[in-house]
Amino acid sequence: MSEVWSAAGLTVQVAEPAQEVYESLVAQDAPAKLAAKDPTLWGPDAQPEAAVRLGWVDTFERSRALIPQLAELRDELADLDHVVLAGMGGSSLAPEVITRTLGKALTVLDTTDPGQVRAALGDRLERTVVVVASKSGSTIETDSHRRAYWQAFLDAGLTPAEAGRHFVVVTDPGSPLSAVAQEMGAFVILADPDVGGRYSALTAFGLVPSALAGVDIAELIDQAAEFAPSIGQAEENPALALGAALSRAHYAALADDGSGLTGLGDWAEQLIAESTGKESKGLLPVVIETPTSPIAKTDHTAIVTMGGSLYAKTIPGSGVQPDISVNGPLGAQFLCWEAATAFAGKALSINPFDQPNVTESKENTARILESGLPSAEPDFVDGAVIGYGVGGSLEAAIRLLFTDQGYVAIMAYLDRFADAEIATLRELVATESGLPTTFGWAPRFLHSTGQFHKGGPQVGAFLQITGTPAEDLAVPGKPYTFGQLQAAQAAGDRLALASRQRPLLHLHLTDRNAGIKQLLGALKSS
Ligand SMILES: O=P(O)(O)OC[C@H]1O[C@H](O)[C@H](O)[C@@H](O)[C@@H]1O
Repeated sequence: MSEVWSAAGLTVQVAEPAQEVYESLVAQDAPAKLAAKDPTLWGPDAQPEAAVRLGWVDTFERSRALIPQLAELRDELADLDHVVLAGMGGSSLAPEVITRTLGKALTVLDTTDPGQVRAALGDRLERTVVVVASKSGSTIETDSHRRAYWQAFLDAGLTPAEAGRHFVVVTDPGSPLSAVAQEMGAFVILADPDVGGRYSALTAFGLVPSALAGVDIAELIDQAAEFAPSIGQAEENPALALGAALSRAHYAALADDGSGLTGLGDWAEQLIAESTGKESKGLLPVVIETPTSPIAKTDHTAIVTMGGSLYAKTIPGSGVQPDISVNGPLGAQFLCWEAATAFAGKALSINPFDQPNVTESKENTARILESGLPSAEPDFVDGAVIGYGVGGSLEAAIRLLFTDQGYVAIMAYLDRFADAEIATLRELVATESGLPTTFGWAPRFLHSTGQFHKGGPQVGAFLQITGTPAEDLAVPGKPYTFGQLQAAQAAGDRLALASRQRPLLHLHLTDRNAGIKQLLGALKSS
């Protein structure tokens, strides 16, 4: 018998409710403590971080001040109607879902692929405003994008003063980026420092790029404000029911139910994977396009639909029976998932506000950029595919991924648009292995499931795909190119994963088109 929890037009339905977890969280006063932003809720180890990370509980109220400011900025920049957002993870995933859901155009740049960056730089430059968004102000990808755009504007004949007008910087007060932004003459909007990246949907990080793209942000804020009182309640608390149910799952297939909240799964993926995937615990989100995808049919996977039209275990005739459904307006969805994740963190006894293993790959990357790529002998060369660390042939290498338990993660350091076909590999791998299978474009996934891979339960099998770019691109003012940065990120993450002794297959495509076809062909015939 499923149960339903509703507040402010948002409904959570759970087919098999986690009643005992819900009751235990209520007994520990978790809803009231969360609503009161009490940092002791997650225990003494988490307390120092929680003390500066709970602003999201009511940040949307402070965000109202942005409404007139952003309307003014939009008028001032009316001639710049191509909005590019340079930001990683929590600094870009929310605006991506907001603008896609509300039908506004936003170019999100969260890649180091030279071809993809080059294509963005070549698109309507004279009409482009670049939102450079970084909480820490030190993220290497975002800094590289800022440099590339700055140089592109100068190369197009703009003076530095003219170029500065094409940048809007969103960052925390006092970050290195805030100082650089002053020098550039960019518009600077300081964000709420008491909110972590993945909880920042309703702060300046989510709202500035969305408003510049034409979204009515007041509506989102109202939706969150209306939902907010429910997170502190012991009864009729949708976020608590969702958090309790999530804390019991090992894998959650997050499916867009087709009702129009496009991309919410990618946003929730980062929130859940980075917040729970640590200390060998956590829940791996597997983002799928539709609830009927074969990828959702693997064992131990809870099917979670998000949107507004599907209800758990009650869909006549569609063949889809979600275990959990979350239906409601986007502003309320953001707050509900954030609170649910914080409750799940409590139930799992982890700190939902840190990401202890993300830095590992980043530090490896920084070292490799200084000292060069570690040399490795290929195990095989087969047409356009070079295989490393995997034995005799492409077919044998692929079989390595089919373990008898756990999950498979495919990580593509390629161009999300030009090399899009590689994503079809996931369905083949999931069908062949019967395992929950994720697909992540790099470096985007490093800021999301990347934490889970290294910090969560060590049961993953990893397929890393890299490819020689057709043409590289310099990172202005740095001794490396985008291609070298991309390769260093791949190598850095490989080192971090290899130390976990899990199956790790690295395939490098010397010709991307030919290599993708070959790889798909090998899987189809395996
Ligand atoms: O906003 P930034 O400081 O640039 O951070 C962007 C991303 O970087 C890191 O990878 C964190 O793990 C993410 O949680 C964060 O969203």
